[in-house]
Amino acid sequence: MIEAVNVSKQFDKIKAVDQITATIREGNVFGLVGTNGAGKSTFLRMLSGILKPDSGSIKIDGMDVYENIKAKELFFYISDDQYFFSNATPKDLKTYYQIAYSGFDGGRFDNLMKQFELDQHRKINTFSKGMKKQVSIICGICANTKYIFCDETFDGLDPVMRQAVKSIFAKEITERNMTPVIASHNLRELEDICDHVGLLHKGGILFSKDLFDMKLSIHKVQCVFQNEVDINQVFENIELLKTEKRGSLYTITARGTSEEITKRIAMSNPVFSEVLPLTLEEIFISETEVVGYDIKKLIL
Ligand SMILES: Nc1ncnc2c1ncn2[C@@H]1O[C@H](COP(=O)(O)OP(=O)(O)OP(=O)(O)O)[C@@H](O)[C@H]1O
Repeated sequence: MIEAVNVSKQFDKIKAVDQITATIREGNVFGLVGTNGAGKSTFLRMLSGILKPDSGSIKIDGMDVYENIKAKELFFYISDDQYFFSNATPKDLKTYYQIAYSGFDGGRFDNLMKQFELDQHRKINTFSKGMKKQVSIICGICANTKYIFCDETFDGLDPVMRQAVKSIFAKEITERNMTPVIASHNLRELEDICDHVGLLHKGGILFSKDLFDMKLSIHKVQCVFQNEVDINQVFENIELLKTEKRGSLYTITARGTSEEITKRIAMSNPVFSEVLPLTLEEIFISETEVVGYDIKKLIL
């Protein structure tokens, strides 16, 4: 488990990360979403022990991470800016990581390089941006670490490659409980892979929830009633996040399970009613509107 408690980091007058508290559980995929400059990379660099927090603590499996080799053996960090030793080939990287990570799987590395059609003997600085990302991802997978930290890792991959990488991640998560922390400025990118998403804004966490719980506990309802109704009475004891009425059709975003909402509407004998799940994007719009933010201006 990774535990960050009240972590802050400031660069001169800029508060890059401001009092972040987050728990990342094993086997979960933790997504960190936010605008440019929200503090995602700074947070990941502190998780990786590259930067020391000004205050607060970060513990990986109970160990402080900064300047702690034992803790650093537990994760692989794929940075947003790709850095490779000059003139290095993927084969050189393999040799390097085999020394750094005792569990590095050289055979798997060879197979994945073949599968991704990357030449192990070519200099990495002659690869395209997307190819460099692929090399880093393959190294990260083959390092066989418990955690993998990905900073905008899916950016720069074409859609086919993105899907291929996502399915490799899914396999690692099911087969060996790998725990990825993925930073992205694109919520849609995270929707089909993350279990938990934290929304970062100006260095702070605005919102952090399990997607499964979120999807179960918030719904969109469309309904029509024969006569005029008091909609607050119809949905008594159910929190309504948004209510719209066009003609006789109500479109409502409500907090509650599908069963709770359906039961409440049925009591008012609707002419028509339908309870639908929300997309992650819609959930984020509703939840951030409640706390006074227009997320469409932030990340969509
Ligand atoms: N080394 C540094 N020196 C000075 N300021 C920095 C440094 N690193 C980050 N910052 C500042 O901290 C803030 C957060 O930056 P960070 O790179 O963490 O954001 P981000 O959410 O990863 O953004 P992006 O999506 O653009 O990568 C920004 O205002 C940035 O200018």
